[in-house]
Amino acid sequence: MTAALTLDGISKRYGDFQAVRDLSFSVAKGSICGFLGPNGAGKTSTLRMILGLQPQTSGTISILGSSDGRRVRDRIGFLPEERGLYKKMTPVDAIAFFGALKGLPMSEGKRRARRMLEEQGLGAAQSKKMKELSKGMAQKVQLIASVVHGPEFVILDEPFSGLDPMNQQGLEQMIRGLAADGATVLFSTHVMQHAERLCDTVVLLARGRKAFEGTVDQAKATSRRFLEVEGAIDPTAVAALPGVVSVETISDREGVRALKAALAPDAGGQEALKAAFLTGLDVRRFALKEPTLHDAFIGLTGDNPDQDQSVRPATPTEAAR
Ligand SMILES: Nc1ncnc2c1ncn2[C@@H]1O[C@H](COP(=O)(O)OP(=O)(O)OP(=O)(O)O)[C@@H](O)[C@H]1O
Repeated sequence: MTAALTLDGISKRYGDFQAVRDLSFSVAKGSICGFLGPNGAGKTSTLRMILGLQPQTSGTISILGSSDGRRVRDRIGFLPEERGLYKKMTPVDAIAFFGALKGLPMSEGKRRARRMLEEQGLGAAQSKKMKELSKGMAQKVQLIASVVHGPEFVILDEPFSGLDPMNQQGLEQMIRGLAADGATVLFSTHVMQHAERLCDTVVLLARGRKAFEGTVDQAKATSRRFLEVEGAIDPTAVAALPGVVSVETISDREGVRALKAALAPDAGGQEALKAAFLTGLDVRRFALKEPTLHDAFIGLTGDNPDQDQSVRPATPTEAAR
């Protein structure tokens, strides 16, 4: 594989706090890579180091053949986590302005902006002001602004946050389109479902450390298939079923429980179902489930991707304690 990006032993300290630890991974040219982890895991810090917006404490980075992202900035597109385009500009002017910052002539930027807005179903919004657009529309405009110059490498920080499912789908299509046109895409998210649908590879990050790098299928293969069982059943009775290695109680309403039972790698679930009926368990629902990327993340890191891991600076009173 030809790598468009390689990180080797990257660490980042903010004062006494180690936000990123000995992080190494590669992204193949032309692929879509998901950089996944809870809020505060160290994703934005890493993306900023890749872009050369802040220095690493140690380690080396190679992006598009350069050890400094700033030297290849015109070949990179970046959608930051904090968004905002000039409210009084029209989308066409805003997109062309961002293109011009990367060396694209204004007239060409406007031409491309009109075409790309049309392609994204935003033709009618072209002459409105940015402040008149919905959040979903504005986010699409901002993504277009970050890629209008035709970058080889696109870095998107939490591009799906704050979008409704419809707009999330539209954004997924845009990202697929960028890769289909030959760009390499690296995007961060704490929502595993997007990565599951989009990515060639994923890098899982928890508390500043890499927990996994590989394909989505490889990540899922680290986790077990499981059974969802519901009824007036004791968890110990489910734990005794053939093939079941552990049981977790998801909910318990006066003894009617929803249980999640992890299966041994070679267990199919049918044996457990048969045994459940033969022993007369009160099974009201029984389903065999494949692990999701979310399950794999929890299995690999012991952390829930939905939980914030940010370490906030101590308030003066906390610090005095
Ligand atoms: N400039 C800074 N000074 C001190 N601590 C920082 C700084 N920037 C980030 N941190 C801390 O480093 C940790 C990682 O933050 P980072 O923003 O990289 O995580 P993240 O995974 O991108 O999360 P989020 O999606 O919430 O931004 C957090 O605990 C954060 O509070």
